[in-house]
Amino acid sequence: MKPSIVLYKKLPADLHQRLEEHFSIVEFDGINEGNRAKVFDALQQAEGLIGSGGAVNKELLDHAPRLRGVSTISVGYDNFDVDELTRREIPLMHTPTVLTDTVADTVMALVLSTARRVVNVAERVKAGEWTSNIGADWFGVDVHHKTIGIIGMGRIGMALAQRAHFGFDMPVLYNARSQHKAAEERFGAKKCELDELLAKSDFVCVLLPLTDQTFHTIGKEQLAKMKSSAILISAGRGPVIDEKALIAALKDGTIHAAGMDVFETEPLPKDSPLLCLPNVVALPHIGSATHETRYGMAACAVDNLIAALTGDVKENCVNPQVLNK
Ligand SMILES: NC(=O)C1=CN([C@@H]2O[C@H](COP(=O)(O)OP(=O)(O)OC[C@H]3O[C@@H](n4cnc5c(N)ncnc54)[C@H](OP(=O)(O)O)[C@@H]3O)[C@@H](O)[C@H]2O)C=CC1
Ligand SMILES: O=CC(=O)O
Repeated sequence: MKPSIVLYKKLPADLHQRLEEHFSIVEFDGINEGNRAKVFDALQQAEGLIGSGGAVNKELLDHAPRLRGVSTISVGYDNFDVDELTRREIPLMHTPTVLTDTVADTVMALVLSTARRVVNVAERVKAGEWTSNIGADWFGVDVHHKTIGIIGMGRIGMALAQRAHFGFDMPVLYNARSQHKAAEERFGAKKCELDELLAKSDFVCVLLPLTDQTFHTIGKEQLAKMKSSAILISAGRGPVIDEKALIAALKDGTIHAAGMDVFETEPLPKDSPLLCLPNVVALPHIGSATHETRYGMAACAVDNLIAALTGDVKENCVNPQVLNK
């Protein structure tokens, strides 16, 4: 008999079939209040779990006594209780690398669209405001040659530095826990303390994972250290930025603008003050959302689950200490 798995995200047909060759699938459209009881019921028999979004916590794991492998269709895994998975010796698999370039492209799009006011200006054209030669009230600011500060010089930070350095001739500053020699050698990046990066950067790009240590890394105090002409880009996880403090800073001119792909609450509530600010570009968490990359992530996650349940994990494991036990 094939092992049973719970799939909680729709997959392309060929990837679904690939999973079916190995496993008996019980499928759900996400895990939510409406289907939680049914998911918990299916988890009683499940040896594998694959999908994205929603909390995979102790309560859920308590309903999954036979679970041997979990695969998320994402690189971020802040919604998983990794300690609990590790305690149960269950490998958690994720999808790094396959999405790196696409997310870096999205960050660069936010840099350009905030600096050149692409969204704001395009809306004015659609509203019929382009009636004569444009004046300074349509102008933006340059991106090329400006200093970019990257907070979180991991895979995506490196890909962003590459674009900024080679594409736009931008000096690169970065902050991370460790030194990234490759970034220094290839992109002339300079490691600095957070305060120095905030004070010197024209674009501050936050690409940190969400952890207990990174929660509200950017708050009132940090925003006050930025240049009043600076633009903040948030594309790691929403709660890394104190959104209330950011809204105040955008309103009172502490900083110039913000480009955001991630928010403290997602989907962004309709009454969020961010939606009324002309100096904000807000995207619906589309960092990796291209057809090619979303397919690549799903394929990677399927391969990851097969590897975890057949004991053949070579890469992409968040808690490798549980392997070969
Ligand atoms: N908007 C979107 O759609 C997407 C968002 N993401 C988010 O981006 C995050 C980063 O992805 P990726 O680049 O692949 O991850 P990496 O693990 O490669 O990079 C993370 C970086 O953050 C740094 N970091 C972690 N904790 C701290 C800390 N406490 N203080 C300072 N620096 C810290 C790491 O530092 P060090 O190098 O020193 O370890 C590393 O440089 C993901 O975790 C996810 O949350 C990812 C994909 C899409
Ligand atoms: O936010 C997306 C991810 O892959 O993490």
